[in-house]
Amino acid sequence: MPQPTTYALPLRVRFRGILERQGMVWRGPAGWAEWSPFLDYEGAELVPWLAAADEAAEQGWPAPLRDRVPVNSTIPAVGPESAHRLAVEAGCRTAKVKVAEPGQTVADDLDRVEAVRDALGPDGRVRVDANGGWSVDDAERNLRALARFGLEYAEQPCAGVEELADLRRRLARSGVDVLVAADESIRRATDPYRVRAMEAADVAVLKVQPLGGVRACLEVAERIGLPVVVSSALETSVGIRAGLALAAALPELPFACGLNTVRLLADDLVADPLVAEDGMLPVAALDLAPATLERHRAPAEVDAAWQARLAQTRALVAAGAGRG
Ligand SMILES: O=C(O)CCC(=O)c1ccccc1C(=O)O
Ligand SMILES: [Mg+2]
Repeated sequence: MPQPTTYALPLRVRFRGILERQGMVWRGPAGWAEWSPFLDYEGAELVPWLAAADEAAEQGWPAPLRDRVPVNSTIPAVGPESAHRLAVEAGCRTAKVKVAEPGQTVADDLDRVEAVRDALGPDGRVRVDANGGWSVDDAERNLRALARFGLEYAEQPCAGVEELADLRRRLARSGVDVLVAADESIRRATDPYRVRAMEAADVAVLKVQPLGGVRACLEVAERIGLPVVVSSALETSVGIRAGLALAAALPELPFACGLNTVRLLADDLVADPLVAEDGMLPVAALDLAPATLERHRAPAEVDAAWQARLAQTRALVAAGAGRG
């Protein structure tokens, strides 16, 4: 296998509590692969992320059914003026707005969502993502208030599957018309199908790296019995390309995909970054220039940590961890 290169790229604004994205990329017979588990993932949790990278490098992906994919803008937990500007600049008809940021209040969320609704106009679609930050009581109250801006769905409003199920029953009972999407309850769960069995969500968010690759996601999509939306794990264009392969291979694609996140990075590894124009990303070959990769090569001590992390994860795979 060619030697993986570690990259380090600053973010434009804090996202998911981080200001710099790190990961590894390498080229295999089938193409470029990205392996970029967040630093709070560890042990056997890293195995599916590696399976996704090996699929990209060694195998490639199933044939695409479409040559472009509709995407949403992703609006971090910034103030309303910045949120408005980011939503306009992205040029997408769908926006996903981060809410429930630690240290902020529901008033911040209302201001941000209102600004994004204002930016998109009444025909735009606005979804929110709380990353599990609300209790069931908070979620019921906050979604009732946010619903007046018209929400496409609320992603992971509460942390647990039971909580999501409870929230869905309460929203239905009190006539709050907001769909619930599950993200962490699928990508960090031992059993992604519990969401369906518990009737905990209306929509399933699928991410290629944490779910173990494009084929693994296609299987989840087929078996989960819910409409799916493809989303990124904040990768460079190398990882985003795998998300596009999934979105392009899905028989049904009812929602814009959360794959326009290269915008959140200050730079990228490819000559022609996968940033949407008119709300669409093309499903096309990547052009990764060695010079651009060189420019974002991580410092030696960061690289050493990632090489060790990769070796540990390969050892886990060899020992049979993370199966099934
Ligand atoms: O779905 C999107 O719009 C973009 C992807 C995104 O929000 C995300 C990116 C990295 C880590 C977590 C998340 C998340 O959906 O919670
Ligand atoms: Mg999410």
